[in-house]
Amino acid sequence: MRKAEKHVQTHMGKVIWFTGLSGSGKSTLARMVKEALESECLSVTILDGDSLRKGLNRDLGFSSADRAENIRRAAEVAKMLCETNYIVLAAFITPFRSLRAAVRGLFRHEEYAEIFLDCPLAVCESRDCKNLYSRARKGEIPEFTGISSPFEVPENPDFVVRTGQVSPQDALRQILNYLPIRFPDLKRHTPRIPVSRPSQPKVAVIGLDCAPPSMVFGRPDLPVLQSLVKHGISGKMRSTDPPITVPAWTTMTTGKDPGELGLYGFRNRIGYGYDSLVTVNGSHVTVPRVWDYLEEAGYSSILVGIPQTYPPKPHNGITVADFLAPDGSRITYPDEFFEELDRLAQGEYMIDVNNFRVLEKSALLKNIYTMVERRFKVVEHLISTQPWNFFMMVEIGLDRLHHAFWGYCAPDHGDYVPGNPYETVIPDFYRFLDQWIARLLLRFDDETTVLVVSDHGARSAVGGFCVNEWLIQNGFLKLKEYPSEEVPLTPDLIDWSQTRAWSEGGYYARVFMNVKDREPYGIVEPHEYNAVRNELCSVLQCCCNGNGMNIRNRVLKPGEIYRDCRNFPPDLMVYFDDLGLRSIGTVGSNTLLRKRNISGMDAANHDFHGIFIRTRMSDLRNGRVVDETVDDISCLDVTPTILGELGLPVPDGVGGKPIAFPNPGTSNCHSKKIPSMANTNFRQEGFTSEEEEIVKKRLIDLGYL
Ligand SMILES: Nc1ncnc2c1ncn2[C@@H]1O[C@H](COP(=O)(O)OS(=O)(=O)O)[C@@H](OP(=O)(O)O)[C@H]1O
Ligand SMILES: Nc1ncnc2c1ncn2[C@@H]1O[C@H](COP(=O)(O)OP(=O)(O)O)[C@@H](O)[C@H]1O
Repeated sequence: MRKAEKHVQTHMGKVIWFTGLSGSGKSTLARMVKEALESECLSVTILDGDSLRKGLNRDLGFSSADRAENIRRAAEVAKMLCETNYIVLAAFITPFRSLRAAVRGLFRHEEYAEIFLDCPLAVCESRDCKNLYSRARKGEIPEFTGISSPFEVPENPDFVVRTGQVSPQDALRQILNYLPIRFPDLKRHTPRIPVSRPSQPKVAVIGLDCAPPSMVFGRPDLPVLQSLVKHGISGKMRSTDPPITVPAWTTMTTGKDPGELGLYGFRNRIGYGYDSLVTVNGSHVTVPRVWDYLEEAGYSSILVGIPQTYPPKPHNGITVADFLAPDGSRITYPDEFFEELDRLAQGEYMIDVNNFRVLEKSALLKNIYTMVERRFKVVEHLISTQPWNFFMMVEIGLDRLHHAFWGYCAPDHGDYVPGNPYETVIPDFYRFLDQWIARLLLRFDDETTVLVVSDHGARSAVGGFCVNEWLIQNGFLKLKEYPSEEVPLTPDLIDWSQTRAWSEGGYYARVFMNVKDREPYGIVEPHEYNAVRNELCSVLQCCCNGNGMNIRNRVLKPGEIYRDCRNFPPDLMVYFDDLGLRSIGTVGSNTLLRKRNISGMDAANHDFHGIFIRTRMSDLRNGRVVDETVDDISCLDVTPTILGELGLPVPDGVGGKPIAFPNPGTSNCHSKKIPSMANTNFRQEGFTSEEEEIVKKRLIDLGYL
């Protein structure tokens, strides 16, 4: 038995390859990691470019060929040491992708990790520990990496540490937290650095997608949420225009309105073509998120299920991305954490409920519970075992539940039948969430401020208004041929030479005008644009529903409600019956008012207000009653509130205000630099066309489109 155990344990060889500019911290961190692992009795050795070049590789210089030979020899030595069970910490600039690929190719996946020490050249140069950069600038050292020889940024490192932004101790902590995730057999051997200094403030945001104030406030059967209200400040929170998931959560996590973000819906126009709507993902958010500001200040984050975090980006912490990811995609950062998800969830981790419209109701309900429970289990594990200053989760299950079951539970809905078997599923589900929130609170220390927020509310929807039918009837939209059955409006159906406007459906309408020199076959002359738009606006505000009655609608011009209008805003946005009616984009039904559309319609529409609760754990634990209601909270206020609670200033350009009453002055403001767009390194990489179809189908299924 002892022998067998010994055999299993002896297979510990690993190669951890640090790549980065001279001065990025390779040698420093290799030394620190070595010391930490040796304290756990592991055999660790360092191979460092600087020292190998004094011995084994002293015949080599810095031409591309010499660097390749240098790395080849180093990697072969690393391999031999790895085979004899050493943990090898290799510190080489390794400036070319081809070199890194060759090294990786020598090892098995389970024994090799490449760690990129991402440090801006300017920072390395300012450190200039060995006085090499200044000499290289003077031309005294030829082919110097970063100055006169390239450093190709690693495209797929296993892990990234921003060593220009964090201290060596924090960088070490990140690496020691990462190693057991990447190499599970190191788990028992990796020392833990204390998670955070005891005096460090923390913020935990629990996001409940679609929770309306009426379902949360004043409900004695939700004791945990009520105690957060009693010991904190709260109020209804105005959502974004439009009040839907994508812009609302992104506004909350950036302090920018949808116009400034250039994100107007789940599917966003990326040009003025007729078929230019793409499903947005995290790469379309091109401004810093609140955790980017926090990372700049040295804080770490755990992010779970937050809309627009797919594809997950490297950061100081852990991400489990949101439901807007193609099925089966790897949704975590670090990538290896994906392997852990199902185990921690105690079942398959679900980003969303599939077959929303197809599943029989009790099966759907069961799926929603399973999904939410699994997510909370992962969250519970992460917040208890990982370091964090900022934790945020968004639970989408509540939104799904509302859309599927609202008509069974809301007495004001036309479909409601008293005593039906699903009558209490929504309030029951809030009690289930309340209990989970209690479990999370147990894990927060007294330095933590808890926010419970929702992106929008929910209300009964009695049906939908066929916006494109209305545009046809009122002479704005002309089809080549009127379809014989109800079909989605696609560009090929439209006679563009006689069309002035068309619309997208969903929870609200986005109306686009066909403008000359803007759209491919535009006919509205630019000088007529305002007149036509005003005409459309005024007739849409109060339009006949086809049954001889007028409905009052809210019609918005993007330029009047946003601080900026980036990218391609719709020309108008319309809330039919102030969101009492959804917007149906299909054509062919020959009616204006519909109870159902072709995807079968849900009984709930979104509403303008979600919830905001902010409670300090110390107040909750000490029983200090705060119980303040604030009236004018908006989604924009969430980012400033988080920054304020963590003692950071609100960067220029971030809207909203910290919701901090009654202790606005208690936070300890450091003066921290705000990250520029340059170092957030955003690349827009939307979904592939295949992924786009998968995600689009899911959105149609869920009623967003
Ligand atoms: N021309 C030029 N370019 C880059 N680096 C130079 C050069 N000349 C000398 N040095 C010193 O050599 C160290 C880098 O050696 P490496 O073996 O890591 O380089 S490489 O991976 O082969 O590119 C590097 O050490 P680190 O600062 O630890 O990276 C420098 O101190
Ligand atoms: N987060 C960090 N990680 C590693 N080193 C850092 C960090 N922040 C500052 N430093 C400093 O940067 C320098 C890095 O030098 P060194 O480890 O020799 O880099 P390299 O081996 O990449 O040339 C050291 O003086 C170290 O104290």
